[in-house]
Amino acid sequence: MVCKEDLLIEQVCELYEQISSLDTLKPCKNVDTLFTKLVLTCMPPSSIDVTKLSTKVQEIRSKLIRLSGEAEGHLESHYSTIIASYNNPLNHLNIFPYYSNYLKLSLLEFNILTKHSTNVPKKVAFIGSGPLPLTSLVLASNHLQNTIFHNYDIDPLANSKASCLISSDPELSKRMVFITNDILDVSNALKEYEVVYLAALVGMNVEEKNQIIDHLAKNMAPGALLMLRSAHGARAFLYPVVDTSNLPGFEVLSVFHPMDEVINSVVIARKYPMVLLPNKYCCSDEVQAFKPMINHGIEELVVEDN
Ligand SMILES: C[S@@+](CC[C@H](N)C(=O)[O-])C[C@H]1O[C@@H](n2cnc3c(N)ncnc32)[C@H](O)[C@@H]1O
Repeated sequence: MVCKEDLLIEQVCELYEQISSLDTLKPCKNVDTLFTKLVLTCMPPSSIDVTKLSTKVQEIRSKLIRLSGEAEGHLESHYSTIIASYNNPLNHLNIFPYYSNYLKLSLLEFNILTKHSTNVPKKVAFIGSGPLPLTSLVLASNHLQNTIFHNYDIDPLANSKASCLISSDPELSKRMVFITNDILDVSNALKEYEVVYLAALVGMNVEEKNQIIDHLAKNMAPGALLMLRSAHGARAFLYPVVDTSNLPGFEVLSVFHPMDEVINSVVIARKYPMVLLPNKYCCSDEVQAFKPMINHGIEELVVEDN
């Protein structure tokens, strides 16, 4: 008897065969139909553990994540152009088919954020904002109306499309900044942000994701919050998974797996603070006693004069 998980894997592999044979991943009836089927196949709660898949299915999964990410980029770019063609584009964001998902995801992330931080952040970084920066837009408009958002994207075209959308709103234009850079090339600036969001599609596999998270751990301000997007169960066929048991430099505060049409799981973590030591420890054995903490993320022992 074929178990539920085997049937799911069979369906995903079949959809992968069709998607990988497409001539283009740009929005059209065929592409939309196949990706809708893939999302509907992977959305229902599932006990599948993608780390236990066969090598062959693991390879299919990593290719499928890349294809889905590419298609998502085309979809966001396509709708960014359409929405920007209106006189007041920001009143037409709901033309984007997944706009309501972003409203829900942004509200979910905002509620998780406010649960772990009482103060309103002055400056937030969104890494991987794309041509349709809906998360920053929804946060800036609905939840954090005095916060400045620095939107980082490696793709200059994504940023020029995003800026074009925002330019119609003078107030938002002052608070939404678009910076073209690979986040791995941004270091000191990362210390400015009380909150850093990392898009699901920045870091498309475990190695890339860990490299970026390590980079953020080295450069974010002590005590700053990191909002990560991950995936759980069969949704891990669509997005990379963040390994919350291995986030050196961060304390994982909570992990939330939505069960509705919001696909991404949300992970919030805090950059370990510095440990301030009075200078009387500076040359004594006591500092050695603190050293093991460095291996657990307490990475800086700052010796301070009394
Ligand atoms: C298409 S958007 C999709 C955002 C989506 N809503 C999410 O949560 O992932 C992802 C963006 O990440 C950008 N990106 C990928 N790697 C990056 C990196 N290392 N630094 C900055 N931006 C990156 C891509 O250019 C792309 O525009």
